[in-house]
Amino acid sequence: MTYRAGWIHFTNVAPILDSLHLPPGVTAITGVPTQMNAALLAGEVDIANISAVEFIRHADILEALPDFSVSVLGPVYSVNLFHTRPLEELRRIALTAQSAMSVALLEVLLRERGLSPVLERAEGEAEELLASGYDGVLRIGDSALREWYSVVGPLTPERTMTTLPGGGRGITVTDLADDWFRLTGHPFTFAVWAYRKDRPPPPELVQAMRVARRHGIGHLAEVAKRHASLLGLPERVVQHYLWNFRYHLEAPDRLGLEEFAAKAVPDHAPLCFGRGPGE
Ligand SMILES: C=C(O[C@@H]1C=C(C(=O)O)C=C[C@H]1O)C(=O)O
Repeated sequence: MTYRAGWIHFTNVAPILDSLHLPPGVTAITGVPTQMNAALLAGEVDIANISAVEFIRHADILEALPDFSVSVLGPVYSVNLFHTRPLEELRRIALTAQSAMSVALLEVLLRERGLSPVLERAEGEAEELLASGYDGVLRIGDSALREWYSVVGPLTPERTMTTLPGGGRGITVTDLADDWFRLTGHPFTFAVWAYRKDRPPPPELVQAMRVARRHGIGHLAEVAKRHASLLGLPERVVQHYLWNFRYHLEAPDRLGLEEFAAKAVPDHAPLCFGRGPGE
């Protein structure tokens, strides 16, 4: 029987997925996070990298690979709240319909500050939405990375990825993963590779993913070069963007994930992870 995979195809998974050779009998489709979340829960795919909050919400039926994640410690650069007033004064925030995890993170970060602006789903570029009456716009993925760079860039020999300003052209950019780090001191896990407990992936697929990740991280400069040209961004930006990710769901990432789960879905079932290599 065929085993069906669903991949969120954002650039941040390129170091894992670009050189993945699917074993015989495995097929794959791609989409944005909310599409993959829905496809997994509807049984249209058997495994997918999904928004970690959906894994937490459905921890009774889902399990995750124990050593795969899209996590960061500090800034992520591609999950951004673009805003024209201080956070405390925001009244109306547009949320991208592509995201579940970043929306849940924004809700936690607002709640921690005692803030309750109106949150609405609205699609479009940050600057357009800000011009149309929203004072905050949440964007994720490749377009959010591009929009961030267009607001805070360009890099120069003196202005590096870590010393770029926090805004420009009257827009402040709040990096939600960095805000989480400042709040908790933990990494933030955006995605895990989840599957229904009764449909675990064939070991050959997991092995192929581990091989592909080793290859991708080992050839990160090439991956970054290819994607910089696809994204229309400087190679230096994409290189930094990619080497900044934590792809192995290590102990600090799990601590961050557990802390997020306790804040966002306090009544969740225990999180289950499958067996790692050599376990
Ligand atoms: C870091 C990112 O993480 C993604 C964001 C997700 C979400 O907001 O639901 C889901 C999966 C992640 O791959 C990003 O989109 O830039």
